[in-house]
Parts: sequence; structure tokens; C-alpha cells
Amino acid sequence: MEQRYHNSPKEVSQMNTEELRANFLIQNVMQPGQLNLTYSHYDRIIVGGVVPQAEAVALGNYDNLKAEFFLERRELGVINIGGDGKIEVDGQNYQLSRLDCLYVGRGSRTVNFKSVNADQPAQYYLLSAPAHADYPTTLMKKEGALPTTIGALETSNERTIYKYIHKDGLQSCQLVMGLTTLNTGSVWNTMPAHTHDRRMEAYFYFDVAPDQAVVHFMGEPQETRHMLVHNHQAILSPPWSIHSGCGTRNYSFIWGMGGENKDYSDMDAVKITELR
Ligand SMILES: O=C[C@H](O)[C@@H](O)CC(=O)C(=O)O
Ligand SMILES: [Zn+2]
Repeated sequence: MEQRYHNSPKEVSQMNTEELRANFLIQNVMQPGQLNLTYSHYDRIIVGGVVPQAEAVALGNYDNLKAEFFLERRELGVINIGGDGKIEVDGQNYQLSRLDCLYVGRGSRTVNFKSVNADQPAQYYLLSAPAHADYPTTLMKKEGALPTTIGALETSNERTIYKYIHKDGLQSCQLVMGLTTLNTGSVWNTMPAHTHDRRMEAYFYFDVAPDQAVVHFMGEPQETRHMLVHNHQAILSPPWSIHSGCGTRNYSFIWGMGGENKDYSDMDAVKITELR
């Protein structure tokens, strides 16, 4: 499993494009038939994906976890962005259609990812965080995520937010997870931008058309940097960083956080006129 370490705001302000990408961009998240995980030292979040083919793919164990099994001291959130799938947790099967979410509690010993049809495989995005208690493994269908529409076409940021794992949704120790879909004609996510120094965040962009891109903004509000992001790529956002993007057309992304609290609305807003 690849490891990504911390970078200070000062260090990041001096990075060139390649250094920014090496530290904060995760490419090739969805790889056929295998788990692809990255361990970030920001709140010890593990970010990754798995695309099972005809055979199930198991959540393996990794040396750097020094654990008996992956979820011995961790919890896991999964959102399917592909075809119909099934996830088996300790012998119990959960059906995940596109945009359904499964929370897998600490202590779960075996997790097997499956596609119902290998020609239209499930594509699972994964986020795992250290956990101090067992919460029950629970499925939430897309419809249960209480979609809310925010933004406006005038500001090119009309979008629908689905919240799955958070204070008032699926219960977890520290994971918060959901997704955002931009309406046609809207291209800006998370603008006005915010930070939440109490939680890191990871963004995973999907439904980005093959010939399009999202310009993702990060950095301290008065010291921003950008990266060009394509479909199925993820970005690590340090707790002190903004995380916002502008697409060359509309797109979707999964967001997820780990840290001090599970209050989605705990954000320190930055006025657009104050960004630099
Ligand atoms: O802390 C919350 C996250 O940054 C996202 O949920 C924001 C987002 O999806 C959006 O504004 O489009
Ligand atoms: Zn945020």
C-alpha cells in the first residue's frame, strides 16, 4: 500500500506541479480485479478503489497496519459508482447498486467485493479510518441519503449533495462520507470554499467525461494552488487546505473526511473575495 506523508503549508507553497501531484493526487484508483489503496498520514485515512471482475476481491491485510486483519482497529465506508455489486461481510451479503453506500464496522474480519455482472463491473470507492468502537455494518441506498440541492445556475454551482455517513446518517467513529453531483451547466464545487482544520478530506472525481477535466484548487485560502484532475482520480486535502474544483463541464465527486468530529456543517467559510 502506498504511503503519503504530511506536508506543511509552507512546504506546499513551494511545490511545483509535479510535486503537488506526487503528494496530493491519487491516480488509477479503479483498477480491474485488484484493490488499490493509499495510506495518508492526514488523520490516517486510507483511500482506494476496487473493481471486481468475475472473481470476488477480498479486503486483504497489509504489513504497515500491524493488525491481525484490516478492520481490527478500523472502519470502512464504500460507495459503488459502477454496475450492480455485492459485498460480503463476515458471511452476510449486501447489494449495492450504483451510488449505494455500505458502512463496515470495526471488527469485521472478512470483506469480499463482488460484481453481479463482470461485463458491467461494480466500481467501489473505499475510505477507511481508525476506529475506537464497533458500529453496525449498515447499507444505505442512494434514496436514503436525503439529497439536497444547493448553489445556483447564475453562479455555475447548482449541485445535489448526498450525505451517507455523518452525524445524522449512518453512524461511525470518525468517518464522514457522501457525494455531490453537479447539474448540467454548473461546474464549480465547494465555491465559496471552506476549510475545516479539525478534519482532513479526500475528493474522488467521477463521471468526468473522458475528454474533460476538473481544475482542483487546494492550499491555504490566501496561497492557493491547482491541479488538473481527470476521471477516477482522487485528491488528498490537508485539514488546513481548501478543496474546490471547476470543471470544463459538469461531473460528480465522492467526498469523505476523518478527524475530530462528524458534523458536516462544521466548516470555516472563506469569502470568494478573500481567496488568493
Ligand atoms: O466538507 C464538505 C465537503 O467539502 C463537500 O461536501 C462539499 C461539497 O460537496 C460541495 O460543496 O459541493
Ligand atoms: Zn470540506
